[in-house]
Amino acid sequence: MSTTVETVSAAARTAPAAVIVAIDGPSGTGKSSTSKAVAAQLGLSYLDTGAQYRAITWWMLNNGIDVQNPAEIATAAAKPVIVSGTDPSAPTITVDGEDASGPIRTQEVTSKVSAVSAVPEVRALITELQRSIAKEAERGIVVEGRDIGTTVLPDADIKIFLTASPEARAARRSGEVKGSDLAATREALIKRDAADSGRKTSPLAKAGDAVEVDTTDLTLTQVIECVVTLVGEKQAAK
Ligand SMILES: Nc1ncnc2c1ncn2[C@@H]1O[C@H](COP(=O)(O)OP(=O)(O)OP(=O)(O)O)[C@@H](O)[C@H]1O
Ligand SMILES: Nc1ccn([C@H]2C[C@H](O)[C@@H](COP(=O)(O)O)O2)c(=O)n1
Repeated sequence: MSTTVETVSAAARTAPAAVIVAIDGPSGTGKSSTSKAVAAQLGLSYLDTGAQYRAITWWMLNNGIDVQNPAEIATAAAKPVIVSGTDPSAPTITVDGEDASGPIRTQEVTSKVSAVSAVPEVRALITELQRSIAKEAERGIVVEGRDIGTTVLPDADIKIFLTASPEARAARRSGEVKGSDLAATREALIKRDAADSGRKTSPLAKAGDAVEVDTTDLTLTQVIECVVTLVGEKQAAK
């Protein structure tokens, strides 16, 4: 009995304390790429909250819900079962047991997700889901989105707000799709940011205690190193 207690106490002394990292910012600033890499390097879980809002949007579109009608969206919001896998090397998302990782990235979902995610009933349900996932992450978690530092996890150990110029973000996004129109991509990003920043319920915003990192002239490797260093400093101080 005493051996077990001593072993547990020793493990508690040597294991780093669980750390909660919130990474927010507009579209294309590098949140997903950075969060996944930071989580993998530090042995933490990873949650892409944008994927959850995309998943519920995809379900609404598949189930004949008028996504311009907030009341219809609110009534249906609790119906889909969304499950997120939090391994940073292989994140997953399912809706009612079906793999949704591909379909949630279509242009149709991208153009409708801001309207669906602005509905307060949707945000309440998804926020609750996000908090429960973060609570279950034994070693800690990197959670990325738009309102993580302000609303979902206001007590996160460290909050990062990534930014980049619209030109840099559009160039990054265009680089992913062969033959895409840079100007149209830039306009679409700006439009989505405006909708996400302008909604009433937990808009895209920098938390007062977040560290802002402008990634315009940084490589992805430099951004990852910067965030790993910031998290390491917090862990050491815990
Ligand atoms: N610092 C950087 N320099 C160059 N390219 C980058 C940088 N950061 C990310 N990228 C690239 O930009 C693209 C968008 O990055 P990512 O998906 O991580 O952004 P995001 O902020 O999560 O966007 P969204 O909110 O739209 O999902 C990816 O192709 C990624 O490889
Ligand atoms: N915490 C979050 C995360 C995402 N959203 C909404 C707004 C975004 O335009 C959309 C898709 O996110 P992405 O996959 O581009 O990161 O989801 C939000 O409202 N709150």
